[in-house]
Order: sequence, then C-alpha cells, then structure tokens
Amino acid sequence: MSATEYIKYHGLLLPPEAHTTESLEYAQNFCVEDTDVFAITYPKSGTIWMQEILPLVLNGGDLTPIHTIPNWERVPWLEEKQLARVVDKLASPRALVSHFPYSLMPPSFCTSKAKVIYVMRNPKDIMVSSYYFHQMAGFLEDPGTFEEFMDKFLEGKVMFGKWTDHVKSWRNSELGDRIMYITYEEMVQDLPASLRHISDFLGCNLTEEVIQKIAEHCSFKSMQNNNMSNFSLIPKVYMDSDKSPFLRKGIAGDWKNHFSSEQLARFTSVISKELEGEELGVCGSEKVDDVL
Ligand SMILES: Nc1ncnc2c1ncn2[C@@H]1O[C@H](COP(=O)(O)OS(=O)(=O)O)[C@@H](OP(=O)(O)O)[C@H]1O
Repeated sequence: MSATEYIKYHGLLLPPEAHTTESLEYAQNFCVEDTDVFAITYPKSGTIWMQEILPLVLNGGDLTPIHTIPNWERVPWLEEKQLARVVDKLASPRALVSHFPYSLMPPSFCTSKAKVIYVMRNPKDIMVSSYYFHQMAGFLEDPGTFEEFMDKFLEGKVMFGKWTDHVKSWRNSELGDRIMYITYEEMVQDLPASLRHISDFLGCNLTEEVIQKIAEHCSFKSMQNNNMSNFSLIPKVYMDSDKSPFLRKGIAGDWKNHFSSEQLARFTSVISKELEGEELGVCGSEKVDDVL
C-alpha cells in the first residue's frame, strides 16, 4: 500500500489510517474517569510495553487479558479510531495509552484524578526505532535515507511532531502526584524495580512473586512470542514484519550502530538547544539528562 497523506491536527501530522476527524473529536470529548490510568509516550518510547505491563499490574498479575486481547483493544490509544468500538469492553480500572502532547488531552482529563505514567526514551534510539518502523508500516510515509529521516525528525515533520515539544509539554504539565516519569532505559536495566515503582505509584501492593511473574511476561522475548502483542494479527499490507519486526531489538543504545560522528554532533546540538533551560529532572533512579 502507499501511505495516504498525513492529516494535520493542531499542527501535528497524523497518519489517517489510525486517526480520523471522528476519532479525534471522540478523544476531545472522552469522559475520563478518576480511576483511569494513562501511559503517555512520544511514538517509539515503549508504548506497547506499557500496554502489556498496565493490565498485569492493575489486576494482580492475571495473564488472561494479555493472552486473549490484542494490545490495541486491551489498552487502546485515546486518539485512535478503535477506542469508540472497544470502550465499553474495557476492564476497570481502565488503562489507555496516548501520544498526545499535554495540550491536546481532553478537558475531562484535566479535571479528573486520572494518573499518568510518562515514558521517556533516548531520542536517538527513538529515531532509529522510528526509522525501521517507517520501513515496515505501510500506512506511514517512506522514511527515505537515514540522513533524510533525521532531518524530518529534527524538524518535527514526523507523526506527533517534535520529540522535544512532547517532552516539554508533559514535564511542564504540573500534574503533581498524578504523574510519574519513567525512562525506557531504566525499564531495560531493571524491569522488576520499574514494576515496583509503577505498582507503588498506582497503589497496587503487589507481592514480590507477582512482580517477578509480570517481569517474566513483559520481557522482550515473551512479548515477541505473544501474538496478542507482536502485531502478527495485523495484515502484512499494514505492518510487514519481514521488512522489520515491530519488536525489533528492545535495547538501549542502538543509535551507536547507526549514527556517524557528524550526525551525532548535529542531533545533539539541535536537541540541546531546544531543551536549553529545561529542568528534565530525575526519573526513578535515572537522571533524565544522562539518557539523552
Ligand atoms: N518488552 C520490551 N522490552 C524492550 N523493548 C521493548 C519491549 N516491548 C517493546 N519494546 C520496544 O519499544 C519500541 C516500540 O515503541 P512503541 O511501542 O512506543 O511504538 S509505537 O509508538 O507504539 O509505535 C521498539 O523498540 P526498537 O526495538 O528499538 O525498535 C520495541 O522493540
């Protein structure tokens, strides 16, 4: 398939396969409940990982949902068109994901007590992951060369705009104890510790035995083998895993295999300039600036 032209929504480019005028309007009018939990990510930061983790943490490690419900229905995207179709089937407390910047969250989110887990990832690894995703996803624009894709990424001419705008919008959201920040890197480094952190934040009181069980089922290998999570149910015309699997490498630092020293210098210069004066702070055990 050839990708249809992206739509523009409040200045953000979005692929029309997943986003329609109706789905975006539905998201704006969505009635957020106090018990809802949102995992918010810039694309390729660990969204589907959280779609696996959240139902397990919220339901004491019950494996049924992750083995029976595809991830896009189990923990749907706020902005995508399947939400309206599955909303009545969502287990309570509901878990959702979104790539929206803070400014596009619905009014009911802002007045609710819903909690947010914001997952950050090294933008260089995001760009690499996204580059391969654009090669395998038939509904996304051809990425061109790595160099061309870097230009687009840095200019924000990719879906959901600039990474720096996304991070800044959520770092400045002032949601207080409703928001928890975590990095993809700390999840890779020590998943059980990250799960304890998430479980405490959500007030779930999980035993160590359950934490270990969840960690096992959310490992990269287990998720690669879970047909409800690896997108093998999606027709090849939309996602062709022969070109690049969705669960591709699952590591921190793959950018080192892709960036030339010139590209690294250019990327770092643009990103640091845009983050100048921003206090990104501490996420769990990691100082955020250390993973950038
Ligand atoms: N369990 C686990 N462990 C480690 N890494 C994992 C895991 N699950 C998903 N991933 C990696 O997350 C990357 C995909 O990001 P997203 O899920 O945010 O993509 S999307 O925005 O929903 O398209 C993509 O990263 P890359 O491998 O670097 O491409 C996935 O492999």
